[in-house]
Order: sequence, then C-alpha cells, then structure tokens
Amino acid sequence: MQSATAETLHLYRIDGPPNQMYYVPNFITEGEETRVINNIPSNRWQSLSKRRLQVLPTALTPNNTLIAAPLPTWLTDPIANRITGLGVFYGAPHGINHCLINEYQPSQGIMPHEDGTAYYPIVATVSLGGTIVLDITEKQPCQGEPAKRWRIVQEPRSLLLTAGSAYTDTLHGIAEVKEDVDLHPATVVNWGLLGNSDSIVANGNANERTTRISLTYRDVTKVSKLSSSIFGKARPNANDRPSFRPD
Ligand SMILES: O=C(O)CCC(=O)C(=O)O
Ligand SMILES: [Fe+2]
Repeated sequence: MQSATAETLHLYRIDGPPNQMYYVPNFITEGEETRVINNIPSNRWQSLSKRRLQVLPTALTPNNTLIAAPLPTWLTDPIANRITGLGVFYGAPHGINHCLINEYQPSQGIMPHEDGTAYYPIVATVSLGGTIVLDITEKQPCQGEPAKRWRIVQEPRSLLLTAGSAYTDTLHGIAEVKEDVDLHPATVVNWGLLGNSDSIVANGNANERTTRISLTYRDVTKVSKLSSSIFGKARPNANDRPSFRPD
C-alpha cells in the first residue's frame, strides 16, 4: 500500500479504540529515519528515571505557554510538513509548533497518562529505531465494568495519529518490559495495518525491545511572542533571542 494522503487517510483508521486513531506504516523512509536520528542534538537530553527527553523548540512556561520560535528544519522537512499535508491539523490554531523527543531503552516506558489541555487535541507520533507497544486505556469506564484496553504496535518509521475522543477519553502508556508478548490479530488493534507483522509472527508473536525514539508533534495552544514586557525591547529576529528555558 502507498503511504497515506489526505484522500486515503481513512484507510488507516484503527478500528476499536474511541475515534479517532490512525496508524500509517512506513510513513518515512529508512534514509529519512537515519537523517532525523543523526540530527537529534546529543547535548540537549534531559534524563528522566525511565526514559530521556528533549523538547523543541523549548519547554513550555509554567502556565503552558510556548515562547514562539521555529522548529528546526530537520524536524519539519519532511516529517512535520508531510503530517500537515494529511490535513489532520486543519482547524488547529497554529499547526504543528512543538515536538517532544522521547528515547526509551528496553525495559523503559511511560506511565499511563493523558496529554491534557496545553495542546490542541491532535497528536502525531513518529517512531524511530525499535518497535514498541502503546497501551490505550479507557479513562472513565462504565460503572462496575473494567476499563477497556487496546494495544497498538508502533513500528519504526510509522505514524500514529490520535485525535477527538481518543485524545480526550483515554490514557496512553508504554509498559516497562524488555519484550512485548502475545501479539496477534486478536490482541493488537492495528494488526491489519502493520507494515511487517510477519517479523512479529516469526519471532513467536513477540517483539524484543531495542532503543526506540519517538517524535511527538503537537500544537501548543498558548503562544506568546517575545515581548518588550519580558525583555525590555522588541526583538524582531527570532534567531537572535536569548535562551529562555523555563522549566
Ligand atoms: O513515546 C511515545 O510514543 C509517547 C510519548 C508520550 O506519551 C508523551 O510524551 O506524552
Ligand atoms: Fe503522552
């Protein structure tokens, strides 16, 4: 199957979780994957206990505002531009203006969480390096019923889009395991969309984790231009701005 376009995106919709999630295998090429990995600055990682992280163009202020600055070209050309071309950020106030880079070693993961209101409710996640399973859990199960759960396999070079009630009504997390097991059509909601399910089957329906990097592209809804009230004078050139990294 050719990669998705705005016209064919509906073919990539994941059936199962609340609307809407889309999985596009091979969204980028191996050459594009290598180039973006090689461009990730080695000196900007923040080490967290279970992964490492960097935030581009900068971390948000304590009240979730992005100080306007462009994303670097190696994150926009071709990846963010190609995502925008799918039409999914149509209606978002700024389009893609922010990217989180997370790196997970085998046994590392991220607790179930929601991304919250700092962002327009669309997330575009591109995976690099290794394959991983994302666990999606219903946020508010019906009374007396267990929370519904769905498993999504994310292969390297794939794109996962999460929008609508999938964004607002579910939690997402990655288990801290060395290997994802019991992967087959009945347990993985995007099985039919995978680019290479054969390799999972050949590995005994399991996925041995290797280093995986994710690029999480979003639209931060509150954006502030550098203003005279902060720095005493207007700065017309964004490249000329002082490094301002509130944490
Ligand atoms: O690495 C991922 O795919 C998930 C990252 C994530 O959920 C986040 O940074 O909010
Ligand atoms: Fe998240």
